[in-house]
Amino acid sequence: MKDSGATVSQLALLQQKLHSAKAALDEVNEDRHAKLQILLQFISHLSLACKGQNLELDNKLAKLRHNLNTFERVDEALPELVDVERLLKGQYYNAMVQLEESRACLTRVIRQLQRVKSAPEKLKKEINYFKQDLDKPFHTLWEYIPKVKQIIGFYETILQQQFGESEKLDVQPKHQQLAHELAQMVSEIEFRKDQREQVLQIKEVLASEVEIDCLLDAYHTILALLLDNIAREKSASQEFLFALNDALAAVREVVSESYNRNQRSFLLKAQLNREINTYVDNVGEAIIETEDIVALKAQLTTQLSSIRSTLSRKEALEQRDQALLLKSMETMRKELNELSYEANTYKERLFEQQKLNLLDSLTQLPNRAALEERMDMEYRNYQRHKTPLWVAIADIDHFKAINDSFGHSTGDKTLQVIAMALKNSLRESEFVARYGGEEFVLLLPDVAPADIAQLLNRVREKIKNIPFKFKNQRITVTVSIGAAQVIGSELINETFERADAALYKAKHESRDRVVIDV
Ligand SMILES: Nc1nc2c(ncn2[C@@H]2O[C@H](COP(=O)(O)OP(=O)(O)OP(=O)(O)O)[C@@H](O)[C@H]2O)c(=O)[nH]1
Repeated sequence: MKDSGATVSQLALLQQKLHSAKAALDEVNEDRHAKLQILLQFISHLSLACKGQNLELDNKLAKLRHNLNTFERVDEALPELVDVERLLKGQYYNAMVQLEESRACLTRVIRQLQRVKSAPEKLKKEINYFKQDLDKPFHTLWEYIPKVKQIIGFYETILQQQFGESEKLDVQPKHQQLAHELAQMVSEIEFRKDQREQVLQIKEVLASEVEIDCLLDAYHTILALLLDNIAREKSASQEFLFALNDALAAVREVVSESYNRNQRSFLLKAQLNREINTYVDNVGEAIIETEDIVALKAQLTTQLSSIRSTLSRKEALEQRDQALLLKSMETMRKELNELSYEANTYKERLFEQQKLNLLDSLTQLPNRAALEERMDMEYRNYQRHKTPLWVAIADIDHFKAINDSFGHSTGDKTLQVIAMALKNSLRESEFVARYGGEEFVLLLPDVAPADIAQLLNRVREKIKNIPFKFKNQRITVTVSIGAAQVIGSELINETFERADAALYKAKHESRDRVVIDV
């Protein structure tokens, strides 16, 4: 009984010990788990921090993270941790080498920046300080990044300064002047119908405050259009030359064929002539030698029949020659007709082109080149007959205001209407050209000095009375006119200058008037 009581109490003690041991084991397990979790978290953060720097290190850390969940004890991870440590050490070494290289690179960049002479003085000083700072090595990436930011800042300041300067270039008057000259040139060139819309748009652009880019674009487009026209002209000339060449080759072939045939025919005819002569000789001999009249008759009949047959062969040959000659002539005539047609078309094209070259494309009035030709002609007439000759210059008043208020294309239409009115107010023998912009030149022969003012005032009034309506607004457009007569032996250019001075006077005497230089 006593034994069984002791056994029971021993069992209870053992149970208690077992219980304590189990509790201790649980505690150890928990501790292991907690440590593994801490290690796992540390590895995860390390992975994030090192991500992308070294592929081997990235893979190792990912594998370690995965394995840590399966390890019983932290020590099991030790070999892998040693591996990671080795890679980390290598990585640190690499990072230091890279940082040193980057520092050398920044030093090169800063030397370049020091060479920018236009940089502001304050910036130059900052760059010098920065360079001195760069002499000390970097220990971490965090020292390097702010330096890069600072260099970008220097670049930004320099770029902004240079950009500002280039913007100033856009508004320089010389570019505005170039735009104006280009617009003037474009007005004097004849473009094809399908190009005119594009040219009009370019003129609109050039008339406004043009920027360098737009100006360059305009030059580029105009050049491209001109080159296209030249290429077309060239290919038209080439086509004509090819046609000419083909026709000449055909004619040459016909001529040489005909020559060869002629040679052969000449030899054949000589042969036939020789035959005929032999027959005639035979007849002669027979007459002398043959006494018997019957035999003579028979011989003569034979010889005459031979002569007849040879003559008819000769006639056939001549007929064939004639037919072939006619055929050759016909072929040549056709070729020459075609050639003459081609030449006429080409001539017409050239003539049209020449005519176009003398016409102002906007107003369809003669242009400056045509004016010069006509001035020469009228001046020669003046020198020969000493009849009066006037030069008048008409300039639209405040035309810029029309462009500015209603747009360039309204300005263009106004120019067209006024050009037409000027043309219609002159006689057949008189001449008007668009001199450029809003200026027109009139050449008036055979007008007596007493009549000139009345004539020009009639023209001025006619333009003033044109009922212009822009944007529903009635607008009166006026012109000022200056005129001068060619006197004595002065050159017509001198007369032109006097007319121009008179126009200047008209403009200064409140415009809408005619001033005659006397
Ligand atoms: N629409 C259009 N405008 C043109 C053309 N050629 C020149 N111009 C413009 O004509 C205007 C001429 O201006 P200004 O020389 O100042 O003369 P204005 O405004 O007529 O003034 P005054 O002659 O002094 O009365 C400029 O604005 C030119 O751009 C053209 O072909 N079409």
